Amino acid sequence: MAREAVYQQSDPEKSAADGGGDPPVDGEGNVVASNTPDPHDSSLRPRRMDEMVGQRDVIEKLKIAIDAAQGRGEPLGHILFDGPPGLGKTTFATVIPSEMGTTVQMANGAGIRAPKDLLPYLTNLGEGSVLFIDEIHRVPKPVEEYLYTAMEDFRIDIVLGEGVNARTLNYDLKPFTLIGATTRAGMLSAPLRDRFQIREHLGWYSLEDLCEIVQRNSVKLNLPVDDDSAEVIADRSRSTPRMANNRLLWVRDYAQSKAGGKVTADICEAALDMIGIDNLGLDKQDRGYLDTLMRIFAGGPTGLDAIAHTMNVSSDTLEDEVEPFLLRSELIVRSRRGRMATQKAYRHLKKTA
Ligand SMILES: Nc1ncnc2c1ncn2[C@@H]1O[C@H](COP(=O)(O)OP(=O)(O)OP(=O)(O)O)[C@@H](O)[C@H]1O
Ligand SMILES: [Mg+2]
Repeated sequence: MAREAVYQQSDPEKSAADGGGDPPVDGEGNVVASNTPDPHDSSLRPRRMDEMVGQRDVIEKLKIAIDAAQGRGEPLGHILFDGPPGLGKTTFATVIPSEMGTTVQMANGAGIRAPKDLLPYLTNLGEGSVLFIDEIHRVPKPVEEYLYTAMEDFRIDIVLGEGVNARTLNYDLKPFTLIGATTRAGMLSAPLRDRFQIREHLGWYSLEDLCEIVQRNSVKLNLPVDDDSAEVIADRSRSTPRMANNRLLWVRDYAQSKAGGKVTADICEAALDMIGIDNLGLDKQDRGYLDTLMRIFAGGPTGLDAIAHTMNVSSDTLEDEVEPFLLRSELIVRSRRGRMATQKAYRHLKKTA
């Protein structure tokens, strides 16, 4: 049976603040945790592949790859996960080493500013162990070049000195698996992308899968939740497990303080209404956007900047945080002439065009 993975995590922000210093290392040279993960997140995060819900095709392919690698006694091929936030990239990166019975070091692309920040991770690698680099698109080009030979030949070439005195030191690494995660696959350079043997895109979760996640997590939280309640939470979670977990945790607080700990569909609705989450999963800012577009700009088409100025928020916030879900929910459309509200948006806000 596979052992639990040993989690070794460094704090990317701290490393960055330190000028990208070395990750903290314990007496045996293992990179150790320097930040405390969110207790709720870690208690709800699946620890084994079988505990994961949805993403069945991805799980099936990974199981085959893990099985084959273990059969050959080789490390698993490098894996790249891409997809929007909260869909399970980090979760996959922690359950895979568990399944393989190996250790994992966690790094963040934002914390690796120079090759010297990457070296401790590479030299700490054990045979067949996993290096997880989150936000791998943020790794700068000079560091990326070290990854090429590390990934392909399990070797790094360090140049010492300068000019005519320069010498190259070849350092052999233990065969390992790199798992990369990114929300911006398009920002990865082709040479890096092509060095991942397995590439998986994580897509949105179905309502059924989200209900199952809510049900399973309610058991972990010791909070009985019936099917109708799970459906209300799933409905308002934007097809994203992380949101389903956050909504569930809020419902638990609300039920504890207002209903003696009992959860019903009505309690879930009241709890989520209270924090401004409606039945499509829109929050106050999303509805504010639609209201501005419909009321001030007669439903559009209008430019993003005009909406942003009127709402007094930055256009980046709207473009990155608000519009993707409104577009996905078919509440707005983007055309060359600007943003427009759809009939569905008018019906949802009970307004007439
Ligand atoms: N397939 C799944 N089954 C059950 N729970 C899941 C699944 N995927 C994700 N989760 C839950 O959602 C939470 C967020 O997932 P995770 O941290 O893996 O997302 P991510 O893709 O790494 O997001 P980010 O891009 O923001 O880093 C996890 O803590 C876990 O509890
Ligand atoms: Mg993550």
